[in-house]
Amino acid sequence: MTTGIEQREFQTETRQILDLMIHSVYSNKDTFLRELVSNASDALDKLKLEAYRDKDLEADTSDLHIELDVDADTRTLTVRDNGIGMSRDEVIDLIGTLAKSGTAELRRKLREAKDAVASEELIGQFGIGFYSTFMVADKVTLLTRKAGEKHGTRWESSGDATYTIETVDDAPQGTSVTLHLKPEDVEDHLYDYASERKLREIVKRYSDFIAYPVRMQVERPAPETDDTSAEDQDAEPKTVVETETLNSMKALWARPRSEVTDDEYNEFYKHVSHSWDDPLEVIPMKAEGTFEYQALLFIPSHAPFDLFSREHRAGIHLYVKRVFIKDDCEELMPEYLRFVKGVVDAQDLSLNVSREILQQDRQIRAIRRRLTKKVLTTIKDMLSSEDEASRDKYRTVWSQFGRVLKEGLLSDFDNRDTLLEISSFPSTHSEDEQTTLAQYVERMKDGQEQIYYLTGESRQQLEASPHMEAFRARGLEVLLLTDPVDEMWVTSVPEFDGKPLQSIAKGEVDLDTDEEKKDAEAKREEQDKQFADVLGWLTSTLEDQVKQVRLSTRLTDSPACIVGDEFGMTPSLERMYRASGQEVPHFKRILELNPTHPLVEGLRAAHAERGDDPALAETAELLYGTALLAEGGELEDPAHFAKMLANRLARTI
Ligand SMILES: Nc1ncnc2c1ncn2[C@@H]1O[C@H](COP(=O)(O)OP(=O)(O)OP(=O)(O)O)[C@@H](O)[C@H]1O
Repeated sequence: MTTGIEQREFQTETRQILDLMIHSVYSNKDTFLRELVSNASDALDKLKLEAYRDKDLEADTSDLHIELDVDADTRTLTVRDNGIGMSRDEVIDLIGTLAKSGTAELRRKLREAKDAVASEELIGQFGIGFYSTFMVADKVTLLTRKAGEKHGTRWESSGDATYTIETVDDAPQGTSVTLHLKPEDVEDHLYDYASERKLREIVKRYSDFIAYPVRMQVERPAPETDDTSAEDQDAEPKTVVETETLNSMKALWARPRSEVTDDEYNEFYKHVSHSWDDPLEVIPMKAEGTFEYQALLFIPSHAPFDLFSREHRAGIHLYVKRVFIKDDCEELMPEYLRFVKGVVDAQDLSLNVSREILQQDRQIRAIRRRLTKKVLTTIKDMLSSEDEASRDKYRTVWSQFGRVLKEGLLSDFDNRDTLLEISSFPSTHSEDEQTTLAQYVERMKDGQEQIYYLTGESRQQLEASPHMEAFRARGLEVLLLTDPVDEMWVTSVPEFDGKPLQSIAKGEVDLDTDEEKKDAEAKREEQDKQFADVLGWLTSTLEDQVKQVRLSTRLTDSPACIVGDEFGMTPSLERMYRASGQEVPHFKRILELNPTHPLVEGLRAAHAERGDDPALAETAELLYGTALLAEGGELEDPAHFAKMLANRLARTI
């Protein structure tokens, strides 16, 4: 059966990416073959597993392999596998659509990228897979038949706006991708991909570890025979065609580190992670004893675009005794290490593990614990290294993955101490360099018992906050926590190195030394008496907004600020909960006044003189509103506030 050829359009985003590939920002065009071989290898893994699980599946798995086929006359290169294949719908979904999350983001960044190198880096982070064929081919034909299905699918495109698709009945099981090669152009790094030598070199470089043979028909001089008649001597030297396997097929994780080159690790990383750039760190592991396994983990150099999207998938592939079992194995790595890529090859698991078994298996849990610890100590070693290059690596890890790692402070109690040790935060100590908690503690002033922090939306907003005033005046360092996740973990981590973490926007602040306290106490008592009336009146006037109005010790310049209860929620945490659809009650906070500020002193005097003047209630509201604005908060009724303020200003002119 062959249905008519249907022409379809690529979706806009796919078209733009294709356009990019064709006008090729990426100089290393050889990598198209790595992508095709990698896809073929995945397809063979899938078929092997499927055939093992479904004994009725009609598929021959006796000689799983990948084949490169060159036709020098038509200048085509075909990469063929006898793997799982794709159904017609899968071809449309997987090949006709660039369904990756982050595509729009990638396009935006590409538009902003200043030069080819910057674009190349972006493409490198994103990975384009199948589409990279259009770097070297002006037409690509894909013929595929899914294992167990009768009909195949033929897909073809020249990389412009459209592709064609038809159902065919003579496709062998598996997938073949035929590239109609562009003419060679060495200046543009476009080599002769119909050349046997070139193909052998690329496979060796990028795909040596692939677990299935990558075969190619090669021509060799025929072995000499005795039959050397005069006629034969004038003829062309005889050649024979032989099948050669181009790759060694050695599992990289099973080889000792000393025997593997950096390049081999890098290429393997690109295969398992579908990345185009090199990893930041390679972590080989081997465990013997009760639970035997080998693992090869990688920390990437860049956070993927979809790290915070729901669609982001775990990056660990599970093998059992060299047999591929499953990719994206989330049971092997905690969610906060979802950026780590690699493979785990366990010795004693059943090949037939189901999801339920994986979740409950003692061995999987033990492996996960060991992998987690190993990744964290690797990061810790980078941080504490004497070597500047290693510390730079730590900075990269933290800048790319710090936000995710901090999620672990909430979920991984066992490793919380290590996580706290490897965390860095912006602080008032330096504009450019972040600080670890250990460095903070080392700089703590004599008599300082707590680690001070303030949470909010931006550094600028936090630095301008009135809560900072007394701390700045006394030269006390404050951590400036601006990631949304910071709001969450600070409430569940009580201390570091015996020093409690204390929000400077919560509870009472007592920064005085014993000496200062004596003076302050007397003064304070006096002020409390003086302000008692006005504070009582303000508390009832503003009862809808705050639960108390009191005098402050944390203000030097501003008239007022709003502080939370020791255990209350901050307004931004409240907002975060509401944004995620959760019902949370509104927590009233406390308004603190600076008794030395002229506005506060004036209000006290005015209230003593004419307590029933309605203008005073308006002043109270304005005072509360400005305190809210100063900390970067949102007014409940901005229009009403603006009107009150405008009326006041009008009277001062
Ligand atoms: N030879 C093949 N056999 C079976 N399915 C394939 C084959 N090649 C590609 N596919 C399917 O098409 C999908 C898309 O392939 P593509 O190379 O564009 O992206 P990818 O491999 O998923 O990721 P990346 O772009 O990061 O390499 C694959 O995930 C796979 O499901």
